[in-house]
Amino acid sequence: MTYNPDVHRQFSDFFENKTLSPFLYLLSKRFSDGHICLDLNEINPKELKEGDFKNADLNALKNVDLVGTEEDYQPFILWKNKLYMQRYFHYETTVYQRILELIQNEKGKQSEIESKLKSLNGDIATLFPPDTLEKPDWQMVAALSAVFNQFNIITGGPGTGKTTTVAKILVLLLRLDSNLKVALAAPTGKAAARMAESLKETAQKDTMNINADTKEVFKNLEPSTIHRLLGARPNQIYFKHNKDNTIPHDLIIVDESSMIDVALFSKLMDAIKPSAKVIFLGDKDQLASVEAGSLFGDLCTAQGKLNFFSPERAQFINSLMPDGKTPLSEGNIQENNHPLFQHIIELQHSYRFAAGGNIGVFSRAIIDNDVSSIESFFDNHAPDIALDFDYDDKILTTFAKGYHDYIQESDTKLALQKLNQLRVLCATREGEQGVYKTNQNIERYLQSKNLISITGTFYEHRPVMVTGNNYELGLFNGDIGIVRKDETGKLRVYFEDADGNLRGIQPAFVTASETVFAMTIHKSQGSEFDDVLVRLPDYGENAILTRELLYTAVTRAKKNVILQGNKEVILETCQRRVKRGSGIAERFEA
Ligand SMILES: Nc1ncnc2c1ncn2[C@@H]1O[C@H](COP(=O)(O)OP(=O)(O)OP(=O)(O)O)[C@@H](O)[C@H]1O
Repeated sequence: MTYNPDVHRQFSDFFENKTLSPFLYLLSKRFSDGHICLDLNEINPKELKEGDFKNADLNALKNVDLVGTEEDYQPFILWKNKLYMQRYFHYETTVYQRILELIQNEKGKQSEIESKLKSLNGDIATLFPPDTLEKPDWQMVAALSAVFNQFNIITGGPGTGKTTTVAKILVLLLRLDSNLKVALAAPTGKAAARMAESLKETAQKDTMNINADTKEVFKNLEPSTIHRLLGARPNQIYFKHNKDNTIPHDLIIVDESSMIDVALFSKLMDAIKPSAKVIFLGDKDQLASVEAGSLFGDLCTAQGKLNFFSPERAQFINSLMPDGKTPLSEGNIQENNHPLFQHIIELQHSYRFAAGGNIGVFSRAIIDNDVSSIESFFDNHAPDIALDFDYDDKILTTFAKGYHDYIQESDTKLALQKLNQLRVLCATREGEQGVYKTNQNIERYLQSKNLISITGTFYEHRPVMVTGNNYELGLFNGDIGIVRKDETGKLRVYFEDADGNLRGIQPAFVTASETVFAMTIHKSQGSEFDDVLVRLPDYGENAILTRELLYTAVTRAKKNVILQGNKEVILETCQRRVKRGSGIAERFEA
């Protein structure tokens, strides 16, 4: 067989089956774009007319020995006109079945839960005081739903109060069971630590009005990555916790769920005990995981419009709604048999951006591809959103002045905090506006100011991002450190661990890492900065440029965004959507 440098061709050729080959080629391509399966209904015939692929025959596919149906254990599974690799079909099946099992376990407990919630009337009134919102307080609705449901999704844009809602859910659940065993997890250690920190801060607020015992529970909450919660072990591919040895916690709260790929989603769902409650938090509009799958987003859209309730549930929620809040109305009522009905709540009001903030308005315009709203930012200079269509070098150097602060900060812990207040986010790695070039330009600028001296790969003050997991060193993909001298003058890369302690590691051990004045938008998922400079390439027609990508970049900023990109590229980016093949929504339709 002749060697073909195209990995997708290598994969398809490996099975030496002429009927299967064209479809495996496409499956491999889709998979590397994050799809779980190849949707045979969505094949563009042009895709198949390459080289030897002229004779692809869709009808013959089901007769190939290597292709089985959902009952079989063949390398490939054909299900509802979707072609899967066996393992990925199994992951998707597990996610579906475990969600369904949790939802089925809820049956028959409604009136018992209603009585419990009625007994918490006073707490509910304190936690959800009257407001001036014109819509129902979806935070309150999400909290009550989480008392009813074992499976929950709470989705919302930045600052819509996902963490605040979870804090209030915890208060209610702890009132009902003070021994509740709670786990906090996220795909990255940073995101998990941020959620725990934010929950602890929320618990301190007087408006929460919680007693000393509950405060103590909040204080002792320990964040962990999903991998650690599952019991990842060095050099082993299987987790300690699985269907036969479930995670012991009664309540599992998972943040940044849009970043969870299908394999991890399935392993997590498999390891949740049948009596436990799980709450997935995230933003359905954000970029999906780097690996295959966009399950969180797919689940959020599986039943159509969100925030609808049965007449009985709506009436019950309204009965607990304190005066001065907008009740659920006719417009929120529906009869629906979809298994996910009433299990997914979308928080719609951004508290962070409400007060005249443009980041919220701009990011909404991007995700809705609202061209006139996007264009209104082209003409008006909003204080917190600046657009540069000409890729002015001065904008990059002015932004890079923000990096002076961390370099001049002698306290390494404070320096790390200052470094993480700003970031350049690039859509691509390569090219004039890509990560590599941007990092080089910033280094050149800082060197010209004598703030850094590039003496080698690990020069003093170099900001470093880890790009792979190293369990022995306790370093994980996405961890950020700074190169500094230790007391003996030797260079070390300093990281802050989960307990806030600094650790200096010899540069030679931090092999999988890169400079991080600029990072890709993909890598920035789960992080937030005060100020962000977003750089789109100056040419369009790039499949990576999607509205989800730009939305994710813009919503990383808490205070200010500068966007560099020409008008055509910005508009074209907002037109393109991320589309990932998966069958999860169809499974729930059965
Ligand atoms: N009901 C509310 N009333 C007043 N302020 C609120 C309310 N809910 C949230 N906030 C405030 O809005 C801000 C964002 O809330 P929170 O951190 O809970 O949102 P989030 O959705 O978790 O944000 P992130 O985008 O960081 O995930 C916080 O300052 C919080 O105190």
